[in-house]
This record gives sequence, C-alpha cells and structure tokens, in this order.
Amino acid sequence: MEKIAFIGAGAMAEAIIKGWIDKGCVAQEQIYITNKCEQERLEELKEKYGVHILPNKEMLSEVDCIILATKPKDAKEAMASIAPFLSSHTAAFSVLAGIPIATIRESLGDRPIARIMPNTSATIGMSASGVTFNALVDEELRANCLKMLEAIGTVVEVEEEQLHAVTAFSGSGPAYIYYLLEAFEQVAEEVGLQQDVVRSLMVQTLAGAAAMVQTGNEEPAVLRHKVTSPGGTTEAGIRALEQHELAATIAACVKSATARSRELAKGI
Ligand SMILES: NC(=O)C1=CN([C@@H]2O[C@H](COP(=O)(O)OP(=O)(O)OC[C@H]3O[C@@H](n4cnc5c(N)ncnc54)[C@H](O)[C@@H]3O)[C@@H](O)[C@H]2O)C=CC1
Ligand SMILES: O=C(O)[C@@H]1CCC=N1
Repeated sequence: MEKIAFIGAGAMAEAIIKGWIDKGCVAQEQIYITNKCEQERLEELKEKYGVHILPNKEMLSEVDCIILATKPKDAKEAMASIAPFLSSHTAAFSVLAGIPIATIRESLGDRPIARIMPNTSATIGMSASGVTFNALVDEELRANCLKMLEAIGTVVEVEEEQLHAVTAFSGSGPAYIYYLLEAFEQVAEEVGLQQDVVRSLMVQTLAGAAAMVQTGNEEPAVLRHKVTSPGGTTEAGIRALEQHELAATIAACVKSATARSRELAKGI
C-alpha cells in the first residue's frame, strides 16, 4: 500500500499515525491527512509526524486506501465530499463507531471495505482492535490490513454485528480504566495516601494483574482467590464491591455502550 489518506485528523487518527510511524509499519511519506477545516490541527500533525496534508481532493484518486476517521455524525457529509474523487480500486477502512459497511458502500460505492474498531492505545502499539471485511477485500488486502492492525496492537476478526460489542468493550475500554484510576485517586487522601502515590501503586497493580492473566496460566477467578485470605482485607474490599453491585454496574455499562453503537448508525 503506497498512499493512505485519513479523512478526519482527530484523536484516533493521531493514535494510529503515531503507532504506525513508531513501528515503521507505514512511513510518514505515505500518509496524507485532511479535515473539514481546522488547518491548524493539520499543521500540528504535519509538524509532529512529518505526514503530508492532502493538497486537494483530486489527489484522492492516487491513494490506495482512505481511512474514515470523522465523528460518526459527520461521516455522511465527509463521504459525500470525497466520493467523486476516489478511484474504483481505492480501499476504504473505517474506524467510525456504529456505522455499517452498507452505509459506507451507499456513500462510496462498491469497493473493498474494512470496518475497524481500534482504541487510543494504538499510540503506544497497545490497541486491542476488532475488524471485519466486506466480500470485495481479497486475501492480499486482508493480510495487509491485519498486518497494519498488528503494528498498533492485537487484532481479532469478528462478524460485523459483533463490532458493536467490540466497540463497547475495547473501543471504549480505555476510558473505563481511566475512570477507575480516577476513582482510586479520588479516595487516596481519605485513607491517608497522596494521589500521586496511589497512581503509581495502582498503575503498576493494573499492569501486573493484566500481565498475570495474559500468561494464560490461571483463570482470573483463581488468581483472585489467591489474593483473598479468609477474613482478610481483600475479602472486605470485594464484599463492598458486591454490596455496591459492581458486576451489575459493569454489565449495564457494556450493554449501554453496545446499544449506543447500534444507535449511532441511525443518527447519520
Ligand atoms: N477516540 C477514540 O477512542 C476512538 C474513536 N473511534 C472512532 O474514531 C472516529 C474519530 O474519533 P475521534 O478521533 O475521537 O474524533 P475527533 O473529534 O478527535 O476527530 C474527528 C475529526 O474529523 C474531522 N472532520 C469532521 N468533519 C469532517 C469532514 N466533513 N471531512 C473531513 N474531516 C472531518 C474533524 O475536524 C476532526 O479532526 C469516530 O468515528 C469514533 O467513533 C474509534 C475507536 C476509538
Ligand atoms: O466514544 C465513542 O463513541 C468512540 C468509539 C469508541 C471510543 N470512542
């Protein structure tokens, strides 16, 4: 893939661009960026990463792949504005939450389409991405796309319908973890520790616990039992989580985000 153009140059586009460039998966000269307006933002990304600002829409006829990265509500207008300039073989990758392949096809015509749900940890090569392809994606393009996603983290291929749930878990997931960390920090002083001390303790605890699960040696429940001494501190903490119905709260969070992903498709 020689030339790739981002349509929308916000947080997610930047995370992917940084991830690719740092990994050497896509070179800065291959990347073109465009926005609706916000020239300053384009200049900022050009300065930071050495990518090109798309000089004009006519140039889109020369790109091998576009990446739709506007907010879902702006996607229709963005697609309408680029559709006349795309050549028939240009692939469309989309990171738009909720927007179905059928809607992209309606706006951009028949072409290879990949719907991708990454997360912002792509910035440091730690995204957990989901992807689904339409039938016009051949084996070579599929392999290429998977390689590009592996460069920014891990990737699972799923059915298109499952992308709503992937969005709810790993697309939005970093925000849930940041929220959790904020909550730990908020209680720090009440129990006699400074916020920055709690941050370093809990970030390491989170990374350590994630790495333990990642070894695949033991189930999370088994690992949890090893921490939980009868009559001890963990038992007291978990009892409070149960009393406050954390599991039900998490289920509500994931279901609500999944439902919102479905709704986003209707909003454009
Ligand atoms: N931020 C995140 O954690 C994730 C976001 N996504 C998806 O990525 C997409 C982008 O999200 P963010 O980067 O967070 O949004 P953002 O608001 O940071 O960036 C959106 C960009 O699109 C540009 N834009 C708006 N209208 C346009 C048009 N007509 N033509 C060209 N550019 C246009 C805006 O100027 C802006 O730079 C969304 O669809 C979101 O669902 C997916 C996974 C994670
Ligand atoms: O909040 C959103 O809609 C996007 C999709 C996943 C993460 N951010």
